[in-house]
Amino acid sequence: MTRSLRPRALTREAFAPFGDVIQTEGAKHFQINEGTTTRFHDLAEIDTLEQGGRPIISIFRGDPRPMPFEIRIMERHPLASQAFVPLFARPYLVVVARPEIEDGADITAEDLHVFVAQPGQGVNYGRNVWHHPLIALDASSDFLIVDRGGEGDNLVEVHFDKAIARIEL
Ligand SMILES: NC(=O)N[C@@H](O)C(=O)O
Ligand code: NI
Repeated sequence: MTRSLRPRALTREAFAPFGDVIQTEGAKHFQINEGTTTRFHDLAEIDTLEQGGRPIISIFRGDPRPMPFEIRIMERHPLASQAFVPLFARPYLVVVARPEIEDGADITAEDLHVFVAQPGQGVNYGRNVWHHPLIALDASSDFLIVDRGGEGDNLVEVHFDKAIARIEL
């Protein structure tokens, strides 16, 4: 029987072992532009320079995923972090597992941490953090992505023979 998991709220503290939450709430901030703008400063650790890499900005347009959602794939980026900032006002799901897990094939439902991100919350996966590829909900959704460009193999994917968990809202 595939284990069912329910997402929990995304907070900086809960997500800290996996990376950063990109949000204004609780962020260091100060006024600029003659007081007309508030700068929420230095929100995430962008790590892209390994093996001559460089930071790049892209947009991912994610198709909505059917719910309940089965976890059959996990992946990670051994050379860099990867940030997702939603360009829309809808929740989306974030599924992660600790980077200390060497072989993705060993990941079980007990290793998964499932979060629901609210509008205004982005995430930045730290290097080597296991995560499920983008899980948009309800409608096609655009995300601004900050990750690594350059040579080298920056994607490790693991495909499970059968779903290791089932996410229910
Ligand atoms: N492969 C790719 O560019 N996308 C994934 O890394 C993802 O996390 O969605
Ligand atoms: Ni990724």
